[in-house]
Amino acid sequence: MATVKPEILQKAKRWLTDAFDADTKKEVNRLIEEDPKELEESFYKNAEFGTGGMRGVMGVGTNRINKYTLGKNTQGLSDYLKKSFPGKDLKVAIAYDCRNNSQSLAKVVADVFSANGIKVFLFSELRPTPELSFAVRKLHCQCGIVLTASHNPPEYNGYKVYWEDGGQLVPPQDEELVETINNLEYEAINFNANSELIQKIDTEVDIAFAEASVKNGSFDTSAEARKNIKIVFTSLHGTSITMVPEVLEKAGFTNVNLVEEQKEPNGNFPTVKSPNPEEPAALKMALELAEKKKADIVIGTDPDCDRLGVAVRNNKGEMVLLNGNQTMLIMTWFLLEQWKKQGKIKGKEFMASTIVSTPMLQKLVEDYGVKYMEVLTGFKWIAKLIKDHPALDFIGGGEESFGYMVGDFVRDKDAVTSTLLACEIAASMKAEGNSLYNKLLELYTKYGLYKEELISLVKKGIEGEKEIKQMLIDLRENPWSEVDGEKVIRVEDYKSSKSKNLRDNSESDIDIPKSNVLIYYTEGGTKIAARPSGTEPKIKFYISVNTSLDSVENYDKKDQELAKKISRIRKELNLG
Ligand SMILES: O=P([O-])(O)O[C@H]1O[C@H](COP(=O)(O)O)[C@@H](O)[C@H](O)[C@H]1O
Ligand SMILES: [Mg+2]
Repeated sequence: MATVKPEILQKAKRWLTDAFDADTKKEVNRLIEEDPKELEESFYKNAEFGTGGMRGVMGVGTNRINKYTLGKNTQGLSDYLKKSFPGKDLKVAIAYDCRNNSQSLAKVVADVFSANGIKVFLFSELRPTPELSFAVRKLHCQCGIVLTASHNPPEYNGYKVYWEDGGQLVPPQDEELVETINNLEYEAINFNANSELIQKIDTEVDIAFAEASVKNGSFDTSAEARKNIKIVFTSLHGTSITMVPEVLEKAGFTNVNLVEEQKEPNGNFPTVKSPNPEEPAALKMALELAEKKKADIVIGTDPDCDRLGVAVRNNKGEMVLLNGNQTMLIMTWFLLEQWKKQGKIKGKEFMASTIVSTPMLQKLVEDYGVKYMEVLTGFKWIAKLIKDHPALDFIGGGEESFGYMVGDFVRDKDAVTSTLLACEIAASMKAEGNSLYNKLLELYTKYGLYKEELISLVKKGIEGEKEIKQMLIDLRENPWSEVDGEKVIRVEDYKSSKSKNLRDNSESDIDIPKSNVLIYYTEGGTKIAARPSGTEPKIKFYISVNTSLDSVENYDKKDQELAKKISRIRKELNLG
C-alpha cells in the first residue's frame, strides 16, 4: 500500500476533530486506511474559485465539495458581506440545480447565512442559474448563490457567487473573499439556522423572470411565423424544464416537442454520457426526435440552464450542431438588425465577447457602428463591462463556449432567453423563405469565412494539473514560430500582459487583467489560443482559421479546406 504523505495526513486528521460529523470522520478514516491516493487528491489543496465559481468532485476533504467546504465559503462570505456593506440589512438569494446533493447543500448555505443574521431568499425547487441572477437584482440582494457544477460530470458540484449587480464575483472582491475564507477555521462556521430569516421564493420571481425573458427575447416576428416553426427541446435532466417550455409557449411558439425521456430532473443524467450541449452526443435523443417530427430546430440546455446547444437544418436538409461561435454570430447579427430597425443605434451601444472567441464577431459588430469589447474567458467579465460602463447600452454578448446573453436584465449567460431568441431567428428566417443556417452562410460571404475548433485535453488530478502547468511553461520557453507554413507574427501573453510583435520585436502592454493565456497570430490570419480550463481538469486550445467566401454555394468546398487546415495544425502542434 502506498504511504500517506505526512502533510496530507496532518490535513486529513484535522477532519477527525469535533468540528466534523460522524459520517465525515468515518469516510476520512476509510481513506486514510484504504485509499491514500484518493486521500491525497481530496486534501492536497483547497478547492478554488475558477471561471464560474468553485467547482469540484463531491466528497470529504478540502479539495472536495461538501457541507464543510461550502459552509466555510458561506461563513467567509457572510463576514465579507458585513464588511463590504456596513450597516445594511443584508439579503441573499439562493438557487440550486438538479444535481445530487444540490438541494441539501443549498439548505446548508441558507442555514449558515441565516445563522449570521442575513436574510435568505431560497427557491423552493430547482431553478435556472439566469433566474438567480435576475432574482438578485429584483429582490435587491447584495449577493446570490447557485449550487451547481454547470455541465460538468455527475460526480461534481459547485458554488457560483453573484454580487449585487447580478454578475458573478470578479476582482477585487473574489480575491478578498478567498482571503477571508482561507483565514477561517472550520470551528468558526455557524450552522445554527435562524429559520425566521429564510423565506421561500418561487411564483413571484418566476412570473417576473418569464415576462422579462419573453420581452427581451422576442422581436417583430409574426405570430404565424412563430407557429410555423417546429422546435425540439431537451432539458437534459436539468433545470430548464421549470422555465423554457413555459416561456416558449408565452412567446407564441406552439409547435414545441420535448424529449420526454430527458424531462425528469436527475443528477445522474441517466440518458447522456455528459450533460454538456457542447458535445454532440448530448443532443442525440433530441436529434432523433427531430427526424421523427421533421423539426426545423433542436435546442438543448445544460443542467443549470445557462448554456445551450442549437442544431438547425443545413442547405441539404441535414441537422447540424452549430458551435458556440456560430450561435453567437447569428444571435449578434439578429440583435443588431433589430436595434437598427428600431432606430436604436446611436453611438453609445456595445457588444462583447472573449479573447478566445471568433475574431469575426468584431467585424460584424463594428459594421453596424456598435462598439465591440473583448474580455477574458467567462461571462462574469462581460457582466463586469455592463457594470463598468453605465452610460453605454449593452445589446448582447457571447463567447466560443456555448452561451449567450441578451440585453442586461440577466447578468450572466442565459439559456432561457437565448432559446427564445434562437427560435425567433429560425422563425423569422423561415418566414422570409430563408433559414437560420443559410443566413449564417450569408454572413460568411460578407465578413469572411471563419472556422473554429476547440481542442480540450483532459488531465485529471494532481498529476494532470502539473502537466497542464508544464505544457504552458514549455510553450512560453519554446513558442511556436511557424504554423502550417505561416509565420507567427504576434504572441500575446496574458500572464505577463505583453503583446510581442515578432516582425519588429516591439512589445506593447495588454490592458486586461492577468490570466494564464497565450495567443498566437500568424501572417495568414490564423489565431491559436491556449489556456487551462477554469472549471474542469482540461487544457484548452482554440484554433481559428479563415478565408474568403464569394458565394453561399461554395461554402461546403471552402469549409472543407479550412477543416483540413485545422487538422494539419492539430497534427503539427501535437494537439491530440
Ligand atoms: O460552466 P459554465 O456554464 O458555468 O460557464 C462558465 O465556464 C465556461 C467555461 O470556462 P473554462 O473554459 O474556464 O472551463 C465559460 O466559458 C463561461 O463563460 C463561464 O460562465
Ligand atoms: Mg452552465
